[in-house]
Order: sequence, then structure tokens, then C-alpha cells
Amino acid sequence: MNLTPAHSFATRAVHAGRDDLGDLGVHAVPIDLSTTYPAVDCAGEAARIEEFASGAQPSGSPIYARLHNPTVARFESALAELEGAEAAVAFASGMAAMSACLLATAAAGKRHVVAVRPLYGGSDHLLGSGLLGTEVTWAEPKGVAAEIRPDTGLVVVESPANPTLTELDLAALAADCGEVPLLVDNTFATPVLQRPLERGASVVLHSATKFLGGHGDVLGGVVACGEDFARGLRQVRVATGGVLHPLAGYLLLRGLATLPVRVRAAQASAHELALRLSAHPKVAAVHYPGLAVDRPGQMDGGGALVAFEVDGDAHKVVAAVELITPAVSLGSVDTLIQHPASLTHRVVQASDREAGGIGENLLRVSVGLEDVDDLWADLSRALDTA
Ligand code: MET
Repeated sequence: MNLTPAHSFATRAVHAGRDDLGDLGVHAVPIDLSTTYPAVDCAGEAARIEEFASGAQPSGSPIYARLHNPTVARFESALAELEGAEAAVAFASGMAAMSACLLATAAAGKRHVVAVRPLYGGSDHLLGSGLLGTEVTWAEPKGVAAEIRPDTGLVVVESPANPTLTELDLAALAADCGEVPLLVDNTFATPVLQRPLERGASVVLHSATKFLGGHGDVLGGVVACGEDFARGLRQVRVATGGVLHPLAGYLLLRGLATLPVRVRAAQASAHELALRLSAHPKVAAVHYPGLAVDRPGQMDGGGALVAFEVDGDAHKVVAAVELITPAVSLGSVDTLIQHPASLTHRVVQASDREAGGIGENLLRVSVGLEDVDDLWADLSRALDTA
């Protein structure tokens, strides 16, 4: 069945990446676990291996699993469809995806990156450490344009931001970036709630480990972008080998089918929990985009994460939950709680954490699919005992 733009998002989420299954005579997506493929026509393969190395996607045999995998390619085409992108390139993790974006940009001669905090702690660390040979200038959202230089290759933002859930006006940022590509980490919103390319961004990054997979059992990353940028990413992927495993590709494609249902159900519970937290005496502040009065407004709802500041010892709240799982990560079917200053943002310098609103009292909850009253019973009891 061929999808058209007339099909709704939910329909495309179910059917994307599967248009040839009827012709193949199968119902579930085949998983190709081959690491190598027969290469009888050596001269022909020599030309094709050069194409793969340049970041192209020649048809025919993948030759070797580091160059191409058909199961992963299905996930890539489905995610590109949902983000409204020309292409998508998948990686072994979200950080491998971020690394490829930086390496591809630097390889094109642009080593300077402008970035807006907060970002996920791992992204902050990768940029701040200069580990990949890039140089970062941290900017306020309204100060991005002033920091762009001739050697700036990328502007990096995350909205809603990890872990404070700060929302950014992506259209205004994209305008300020001019010719420089704006990369938006869309992990928290997912294409269900926000499609940054429609707002003028050029590159969308996901930790696919989170909502796209949705069940806490698959690690991956993916970048949706134009074909030119995708070529650079594939070139890096072929050279460095940070490929997504085909079984992960299968699970991520399966996850996309239920993404709209999962995200909207979790969002409804997150909104309710944010309201109840706001009225709890042990809660000093709630950070939830759906409760903010003055929002840039591109996300459809408040999302499935809630951050809040405890009036007391945040560590004791984490230790007291029973139904909710104390763990990093997000976007799973079960609800997770974690202390960003200790875990997800530990690799950010303490002074930068504090300046970014990632204090000792801040907790982040990723709301899952449990009954909201059961979640509130657990969370409010943990707050009461802390
Ligand atoms: C090692 S910390 C990692 C995980 C994930 N990116 C999160 O924000 O929870």
C-alpha cells in the first residue's frame, strides 16, 4: 500500500516503511541479519563500494552490513516520512547520531558550533569537551545570530530541553540561523507533537532509545534531514561503523506504529500529574510546557515528561517510589524518575548545571502508560515521606 500526504499521521505511523510487504507476501517486517552478502561480480561491486563510501545508497546488494542494512533502511524511511524529511540515517545510539552530525559538519570544513543550553548532559559534554575537534559557543536563544561566524557549521538546540523542559521558538531560531543548519533534538516531543523541519529547522535528531522504541529494550539514534546532509552522515557511518543493529531497526519500526497512541496517552497523564504536583505542599516548582502561560507554542500539548523541584530532599523521593522505576532514560511504557544533577547531567560542570536550572532539588519524571491515579498515589506518598 502506497502512502500519500493525504493519509493522516496515525495511518502513516502504522504503514510507513512497509509498502512492499504485500508484494513480498509477508505481514511482519523481515529481519536481515546478514553481515556479508555474495559478491560475484567483483568489478561491479568495486564501483558500488565506492558509492557507499561516499554516502550514496546504490541499489542492489548491501555488500557488507556496515555499509547498508535493509531492515534498518525501513526504519529510516519511516522516520523520514513522519518527520517530513527527505532522508533519515540511523545510528547505534543517540550519541553516535550526534557525533556523526558533528563529524560530518567538521569534515565539511566548519568546526564551530553554536549551542543553546540546556541540552542532554551527554550532548553538553560532547560539545563542551571538544572531544571531536569541534569548538562550541554557548548562546541564549536570542543571542544565537550574534555568535554565528564564517566557520559555524551547526546550531544545536533541544526543545523541550532535557531536563528542564524549556521550550524554544524554533521558527524564530531557524530565521536567526540564516544559512547555518539548525539541528533540533526532538527526542522529548517526537514527531507526534512537533515536527521541527516544518518550523524551518534543517536537521532533527532523536535518541530512538526513548519514545520511538517505546519499551526500554532497544538502543538507537536517528537523524532526519535533507539528502545532502544525509550523505555526509552515511559517509561518517560507513567510515566509523556506528551502525544500528537490524534487530534494533526492526524494534524501532515496530515502535513507530504505536508512537502516536503511546505519546498522547502518556501526555494526558503527564498533564494531570503536573497539575497535581503543582498543588502538593512538598513541591516548590513544576516545569511542564503544558502549564506554561507564555509558550512559543509549536508543540501540540505539554509532552510526556514533567520536571519539578522538591521542597526537601529529592534523593529521598527517588528512594521512596515503588511503582515508578528510579532510572535514567525516558519514553518507555513504564514511568521512570531520576535526579538529573546526579545522573543525566552529572557530566556537565556543576556551575553550568546550576546556571541552567539543574539544581539539587530537581527531579525528572518520564510518564508511562500506567493508570494516572496509581502513579499519583505512588508519587504523592513518596513526596509525603521525603
Ligand atoms: C546516561 S544518562 C542517559 C540517558 C538519557 N539520554 C536520559 O536523558 O535519561
